[in-house]
Amino acid sequence: MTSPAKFAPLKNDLILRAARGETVERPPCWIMRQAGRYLPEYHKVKDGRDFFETCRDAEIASEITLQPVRRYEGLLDAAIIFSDILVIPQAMGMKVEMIEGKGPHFPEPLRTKEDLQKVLSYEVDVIKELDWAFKAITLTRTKLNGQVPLFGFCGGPWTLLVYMTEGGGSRLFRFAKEWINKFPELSQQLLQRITDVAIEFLSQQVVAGAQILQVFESWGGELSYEDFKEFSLPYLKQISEKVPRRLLELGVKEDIPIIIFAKGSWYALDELCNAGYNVVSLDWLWDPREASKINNNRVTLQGNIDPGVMYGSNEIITRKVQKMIEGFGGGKKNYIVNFGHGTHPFMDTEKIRFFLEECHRIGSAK
Ligand SMILES: Cc1c2[nH]c(c1CCC(=O)O)Cc1[nH]c(c(CCC(=O)O)c1C)Cc1[nH]c(c(CCC(=O)O)c1C)Cc1[nH]c(c(C)c1CCC(=O)O)C2
Repeated sequence: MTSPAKFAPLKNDLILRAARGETVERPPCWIMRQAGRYLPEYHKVKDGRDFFETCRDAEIASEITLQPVRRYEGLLDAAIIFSDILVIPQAMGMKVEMIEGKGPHFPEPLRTKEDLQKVLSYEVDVIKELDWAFKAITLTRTKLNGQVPLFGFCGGPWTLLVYMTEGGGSRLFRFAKEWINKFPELSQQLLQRITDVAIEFLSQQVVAGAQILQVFESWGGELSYEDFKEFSLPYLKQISEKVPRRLLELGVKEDIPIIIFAKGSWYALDELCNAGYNVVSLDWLWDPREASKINNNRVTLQGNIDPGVMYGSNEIITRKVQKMIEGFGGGKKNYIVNFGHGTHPFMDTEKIRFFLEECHRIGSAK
């Protein structure tokens, strides 16, 4: 084990306190995909390079991670390491390309039992395969100099199974659905392997310098309630249970908050609030009041403005921020501001600034 690097003391721990359920002076703010294509400085640094190449270059990845924190200085309460959920399939021996303007592409998706056996027989050495990710985290945390906490993250097992079997984004989920319905046991084996890798990956991200974690189960809403309980929830629970244990083994003494974002899994909110996570992130389909009622202060909720509101007028942004924060009980307890999903490439950086300023203003009101 590498000894944990020494980092500057944290100056803003608002999000860590909110995630742990403490009462705070205002709700912490960050945005999924806060680094990326809506920022002109992202394109400048990326300079036409391959997406995964930029992730693997610690200097570039750390620079891109810091861009939104710098641009919105004092408005963002966390940074999230610039990487992707598909680095786990890569670590498991699969080839993944990012096609400009189209998205991820797996040239050899899992379609047969033999394909699956090949992946299952591949010995994954997380430290070795994802060494570049840990280096990027350590460098980013050093450069952040304690300004805000740094997020580590990974994809949810079901979401990664979708990409690994479909070979990219999907509308019908034909192959993923075929796997879980035709070969449920084999699908469970794959989900278990992904989960094992995810647990080690998240834990090692903390050793490298991550101070808070999020699991993105972005395709949760493609499963029926019954299937969610069979093919997603048990693995999400394993992650929340086993990461803290692994962290103790690795000598990490701090209590690291973990967030679950299971997009579209509205039917499972009650279960997700009991799944061992500190925070449950909500998409914009939720009425904050209804979600808060179901949660009943068990965990901190995160979200959930429709990202599309950023295309609106300032008056409408103000009104929707007001509704959101009020709906989550004023935002001083059990609440973190976020979008209901990520930023879009076409968004206006100044609208996002206005949104963040309004969250600060309205969230600080007595
Ligand atoms: C499903 C998913 C992926 N990746 C991710 C998810 C879960 C969140 C979600 O549901 O959106 C997570 C992710 N992807 C990226 C981050 C970086 C950190 C951040 O949030 O700022 C994070 C946390 C960078 C990225 N990941 C990707 C980009 C765009 C790459 C480019 O510059 O062309 C970025 C900045 C590419 C990517 N990566 C993925 C897709 C489907 C795509 C293509 C579609 C798209 O372009 O939005 C897989």
